Amino acid sequence: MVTPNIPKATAKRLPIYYRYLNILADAGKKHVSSTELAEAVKIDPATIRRDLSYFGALGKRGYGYDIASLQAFFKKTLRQDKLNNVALIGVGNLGHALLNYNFHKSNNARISAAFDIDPKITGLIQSGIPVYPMEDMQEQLQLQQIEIAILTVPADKAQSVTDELVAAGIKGILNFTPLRITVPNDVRVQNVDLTNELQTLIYFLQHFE
Ligand SMILES: NC(=O)c1ccc[n+]([C@@H]2O[C@H](COP(=O)([O-])OP(=O)(O)OC[C@H]3O[C@@H](n4cnc5c(N)ncnc54)[C@H](O)[C@@H]3O)[C@@H](O)[C@H]2O)c1
Repeated sequence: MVTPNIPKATAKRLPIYYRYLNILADAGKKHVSSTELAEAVKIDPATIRRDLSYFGALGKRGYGYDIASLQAFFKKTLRQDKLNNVALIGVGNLGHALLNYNFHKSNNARISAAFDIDPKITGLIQSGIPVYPMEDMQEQLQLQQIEIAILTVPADKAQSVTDELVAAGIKGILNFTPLRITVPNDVRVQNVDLTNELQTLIYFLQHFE
């Protein structure tokens, strides 16, 4: 089980480990060392050992980690054993692209409902996903047991839509807007900002030539 106080950086690496463990299992491998895992996922072995030790997974010297039991453990921890329906709010340029992509490579998450205020889009099916008016949001989130929302509305609408999502019972928000939204303590926000990422890359290119 994920304890609430594992570092965020560790939590972010778990899906990377899980993806590679699946590749190894498909190739018929039974165990893997932290060094082998490190080379494949480009994370140093000490970090991998520390990350896995948070969950009580301790490799055996000369044997490494048992792939099947690690896989089973990650499957539960990352809720891969359960399909997570996700909502998307704001079906504009970015929203459309995400609906079209719809996390095909993930077997535990998919966008199952989209919402917008624009009557030109609501009522339509976009990339196989129904687009509902905002008035239907609360009802659909409950019907489809949706706890996670992707936020792709204009920045000046981000906080008011967040408040609506929180009131409707959403527990996690993947925030693509540039606004740092405010939520209660029991709601998690993950910010995605491509501009920041690009600027960081430009910085590294300049300073580490
Ligand atoms: N994180 C990133 O890297 C990244 C990249 C591109 C855009 N963005 C951000 O994503 C957001 C969307 O960008 P875009 O280019 O798709 O914008 P867009 O204008 O094309 O789309 C916004 C959509 O939100 C809808 N909308 C407006 N108010 C709403 C409300 N109150 N409730 C529900 N829907 C509402 C609009 O009708 C529209 O369909 C912006 O905040 C933008 O800054 C982030």
